Amino acid sequence: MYNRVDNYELAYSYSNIIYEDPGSITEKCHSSFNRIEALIGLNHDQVDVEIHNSLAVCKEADEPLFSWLITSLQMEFLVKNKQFLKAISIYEDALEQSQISDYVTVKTRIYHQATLAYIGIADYVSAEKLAKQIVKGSKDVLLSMPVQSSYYSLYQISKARGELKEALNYFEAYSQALAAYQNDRADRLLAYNLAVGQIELKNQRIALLDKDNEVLALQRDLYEQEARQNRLLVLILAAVLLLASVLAYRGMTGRYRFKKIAEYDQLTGISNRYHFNKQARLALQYCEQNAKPVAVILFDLDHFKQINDAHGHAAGDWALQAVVKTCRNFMRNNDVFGRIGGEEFAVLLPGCQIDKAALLAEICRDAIASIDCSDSGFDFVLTASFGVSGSDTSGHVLKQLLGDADNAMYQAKAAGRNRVMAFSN
Ligand SMILES: Nc1nc2c(ncn2[C@@H]2O[C@H](COP(=O)(O)OP(=O)(O)OP(=O)(O)O)[C@@H](O)[C@H]2O)c(=O)[nH]1
Repeated sequence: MYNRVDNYELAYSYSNIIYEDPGSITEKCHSSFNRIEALIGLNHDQVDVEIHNSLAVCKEADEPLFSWLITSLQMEFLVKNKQFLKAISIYEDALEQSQISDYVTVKTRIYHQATLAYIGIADYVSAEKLAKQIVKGSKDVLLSMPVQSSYYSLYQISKARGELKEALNYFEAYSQALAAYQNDRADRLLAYNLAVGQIELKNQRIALLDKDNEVLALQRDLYEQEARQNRLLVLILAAVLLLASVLAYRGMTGRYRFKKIAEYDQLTGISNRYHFNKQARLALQYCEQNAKPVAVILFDLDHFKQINDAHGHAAGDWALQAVVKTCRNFMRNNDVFGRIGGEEFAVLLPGCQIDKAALLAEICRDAIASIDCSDSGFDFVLTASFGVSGSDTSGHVLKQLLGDADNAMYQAKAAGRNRVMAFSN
């Protein structure tokens, strides 16, 4: 097709692809015809070698039609290069092959080139004979190149002989054949250009689709980037939230720890003097407002200094912890228990009369005296002296209640320790 519209470069490039990598030897032979035609069109300097190779290929493929077609191209190449005798020699060889009559197109092509070769050597008789055969045998193929070329050859021959009337007739026939040939060629060119235009349109559509795809890919990249950024943002927010929670937690636990240190005795875990006073005042206020009795127990370990001195400070600490642990067992939830001195403890009992408080003190005293101190690693006995006061005699004032309980405890110490004394007026 590309050869028909003189686009020899494209014709060569496509036919060469098949020629170099054919599916079969037959395919190689067929492609070689178009390839040679393109090479002649391109004035390639190795055409004769290529023709020789292609003829060998078609012979091997047993393709006589294509062998003859290539032979006609070989003649065309020779005539083009004014090697008329060589072209005539090929024609004469061809005549000897009876097979050639089977292929009208091939025969016309070969006769046509032979006509041109004869004109080239001014053998008008032979040229005329052949040209007339072409014209006669190709009445219905006015369009073909050999036909219009043959009419032109006949015109030239008649003119050279001075047969002007005949020359005019041939020229008219030539003009007619040429017009038909050119119309056909114009149709082919139009079809070709239409095809090229359609291909161009398709390519433009493909390019547009490619552009669309590019835009879509860009959009996708953008969405992905956005998604990545959102994920990052969520991660950062989560991290900030986590950090804030950790800081808040640490702040809370810090405050709680600080509060605990400030309000509780680190050794025994019960309220320190400051917190005991605060809690006790609140409880007293409640009891006074609700006309409820209240009692206070104050107790102090006996000869505690001796324990420290004899067994060391660690043994003394153990004893303090053991006493608190033991006494705690006998206290209610709303009793206020605190360590108000080194080895001195106080309990405020809301809603409790002094006699019941004295009873509880007795229970604690007995329990302290029963502590097995060997767990400390030393052998000693713990006792404590208790003083008890009540709101009936001391009122709902903490200072008074503690003072009166202290007096009673002093009496217990004075009376020989390890005992309970209740304050009375
Ligand atoms: N191991 C220890 N000892 C303490 C602590 N706080 C105070 N002490 C000791 O408690 C002892 C109190 O001694 P004293 O006031 O003489 O009283 P005591 O030896 O118990 O004698 P009486 O009260 O008269 O029976 C001192 O030796 C203090 O060092 C403490 O937290 N741990």
